[in-house]
Amino acid sequence: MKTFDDLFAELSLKATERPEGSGTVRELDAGVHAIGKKIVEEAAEVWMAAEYQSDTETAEEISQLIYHLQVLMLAKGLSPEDVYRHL
Ligand SMILES: N=c1c2ncn([C@@H]3O[C@H](COP(=O)(O)OP(=O)(O)OP(=O)(O)O)[C@@H](O)[C@H]3O)c2ncn1[C@@H]1O[C@H](COP(=O)(O)O)[C@@H](O)[C@H]1O
Repeated sequence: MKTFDDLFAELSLKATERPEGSGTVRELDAGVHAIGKKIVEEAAEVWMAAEYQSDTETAEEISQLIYHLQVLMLAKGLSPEDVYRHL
């Protein structure tokens, strides 16, 4: 099972190696404004799933929100440690 840190390591590699067909590379190229909009969209989907859908669907939406937050972290040059120090 993939953890937050596993995913961040994978996405960091994608950002460096820029493999063909990577959605992460596409999203990074779209920039912070586009990534931010995606985060807002995913956050709303988490909210709606929590109110009206199953726990499994809610967990899936949360995973997508985490993914987009990580893409934003990469776009801004932030590491997990930069975030963890505020937890
Ligand atoms: N965990 C994720 C992940 N979660 C969400 N997403 C993206 O976020 C979108 C969210 O899904 P929605 O159903 O809200 O999407 P949608 O609005 O229909 O999609 P779009 O039209 O916006 O693409 C998905 O289509 C994916 O593009 C993810 N994309 C990639 N990953 C993981 O990131 C890693 C690298 O992926 P690539 O860079 O694509 O190789 C792999 O391990 C992937 O599993």
